[in-house]
Amino acid sequence: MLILPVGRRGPPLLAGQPLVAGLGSLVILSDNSESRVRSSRPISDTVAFVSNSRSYAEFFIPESETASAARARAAELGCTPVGAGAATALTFLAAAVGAKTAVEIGTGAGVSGLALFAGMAKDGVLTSIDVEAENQRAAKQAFTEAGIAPARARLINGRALEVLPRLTDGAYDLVLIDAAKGEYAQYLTEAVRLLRVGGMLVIDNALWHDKVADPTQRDADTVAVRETGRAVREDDTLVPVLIPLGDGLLAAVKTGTPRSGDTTAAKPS
Ligand SMILES: C[S@@+](CC[C@H](N)C(=O)[O-])C[C@H]1O[C@@H](n2cnc3c(N)ncnc32)[C@H](O)[C@@H]1O
Repeated sequence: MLILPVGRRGPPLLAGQPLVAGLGSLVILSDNSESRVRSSRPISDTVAFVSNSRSYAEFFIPESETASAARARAAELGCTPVGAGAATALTFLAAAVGAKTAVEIGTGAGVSGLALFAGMAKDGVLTSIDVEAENQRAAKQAFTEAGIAPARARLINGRALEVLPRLTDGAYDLVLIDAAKGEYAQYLTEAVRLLRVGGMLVIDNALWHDKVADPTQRDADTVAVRETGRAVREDDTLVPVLIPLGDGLLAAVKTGTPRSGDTTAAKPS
């Protein structure tokens, strides 16, 4: 993630550098080519005004040097990792469910994998899928640098929708979705199948470049992410929360049975 204080010109600051005081800060939600700030596009397409509190929350837990190095490799490879705040949340969620088994759809260069390992059980195994072998090589390097035993990272190279059906029902404590946005609905179906009751579903880019919240944004990826969020919200066997860190992290616990009690707040008309 890159940060530009309002009105600043010149090269972007690195994540975690101090921000210039003012009305707010501009946070670039990702650094891929699609969302990079370009003078020809309205700035609201690619960045969001956020309060000082949101910046503070984003970098509340400092990132490790290993994660920063993985983030730099991700930038070289052109794949966008989870933001620093989302990585912190991933560690928290993995620890909260005592994850011993996790599936990651979209390995990238290993930033999210490092965050998951940091919260998982010491002998936990991460099964991570990516169609790009080069990205997975970078992830493997990151895991090695973090001292993670090779047997704990099961990296599967392939298309997610071809690999996921081969994984066992109800065998996983946590599933992270972070690959092709247009396939999010199908990933959701697979993720719910893979999770044990009490397991944690996590979907990155749930706010997708500040566009999900804007109903006038109707491009295919935005619609796919918005519809996936709606499906999670309306599934009464899931207990969801939308965490506004990074590009938005939608988390949900799989209860397995329809919830009882006052669930109206979770079901807007
Ligand atoms: C946003 S990046 C993942 C970043 C990673 N989760 C992290 O935070 O470090 C998305 C990744 O999904 C992979 N990908 C895209 N489409 C895919 C597909 N259909 N099947 C498997 N992987 C895919 C890309 O190669 C890329 O590495």
